[in-house]
Amino acid sequence: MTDEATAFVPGHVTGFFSAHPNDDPASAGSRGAGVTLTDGVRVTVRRREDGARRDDHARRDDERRASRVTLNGDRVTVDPVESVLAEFGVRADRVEITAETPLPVGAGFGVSGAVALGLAFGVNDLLALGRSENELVTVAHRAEVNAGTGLGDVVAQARGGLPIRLEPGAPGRGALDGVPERPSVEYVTFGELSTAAVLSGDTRALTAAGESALADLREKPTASRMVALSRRFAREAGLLTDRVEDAVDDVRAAGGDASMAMLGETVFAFGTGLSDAGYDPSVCDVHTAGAGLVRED
Ligand SMILES: Nc1ncnc2c1ncn2[C@@H]1O[C@H](COP(=O)(O)OP(=O)(O)O)[C@@H](O)[C@H]1O
Ligand SMILES: CC(C)(COP(=O)(O)O)[C@@H](O)C(=O)O
Repeated sequence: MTDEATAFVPGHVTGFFSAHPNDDPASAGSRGAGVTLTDGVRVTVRRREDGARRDDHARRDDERRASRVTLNGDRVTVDPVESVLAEFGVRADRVEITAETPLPVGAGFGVSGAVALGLAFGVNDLLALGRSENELVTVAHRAEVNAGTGLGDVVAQARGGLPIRLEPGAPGRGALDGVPERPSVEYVTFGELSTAAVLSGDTRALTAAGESALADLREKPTASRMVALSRRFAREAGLLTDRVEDAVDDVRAAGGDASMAMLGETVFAFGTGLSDAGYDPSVCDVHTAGAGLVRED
């Protein structure tokens, strides 16, 4: 048995979406479209042999159960982590979870979904749990939905490419398609937006705008149309902030197109849209494959 396992999960920017709550978190989710990125999250899971010994010292319960997650070296709480571990029956103090990413957190890149999915792959490998990929994706999806941190990121990150979420939910319930293109991607982040706050509010206008964008994308599933429909969605859903709107206008004035990452104060463009408009964006590619284990040679 190995002592650690590492998985890579691509970042996922949602361009537009509709929210589909359900009492069963495996059936809850979103429809919509987005972009998976070669910028993603590398999640390493290690055994913590001191977990059992800490029991003997009668540590306080909350301290004993707390899972250790570090994100780029900082100790953090990532909401779905506890429930991923609980679904596998793994005591939180038995593993140490290390996540590394160039992506900003809370800015619409699906970092919480990535940590949940990378953790599921990592724990399954480390502890030889024998689950299938669909089962791992389902565990991470349920955890993300229950935490309120996302609806469609996990299934999109498991697929890769430019995912179109046709039906909401985990594998076997949801349905995915994709835009068969591979543009380069630029993005600029101005700040965070709380996914949980938006999802727990009135999502009716947002969902109507998302359904209409999806119908239009299905008629002509191209990357440029996805960006244009995302831009229309952001405006109709009332989610554009001033800074995002200004940057999108700048990109359009320079002859390109861009839209807002859901849900963050982030602008994304295909090709060189943001740099042509004078911004200094992060640059990456579409990640053509889905999440998976990383072999350490
Ligand atoms: N500095 C931070 N800012 C925002 N969220 C953070 C931070 N550190 C850890 N987190 C956790 O990361 C997750 C971010 O999830 P979410 O808001 O869905 O954003 P993202 O778009 O990155 O998925 C939450 O579970 C939150 O608890
Ligand atoms: C847009 C969102 C609901 C949240 O995305 P994030 O803020 O990146 O967690 C996503 O999960 C989706 O269903 O499309």
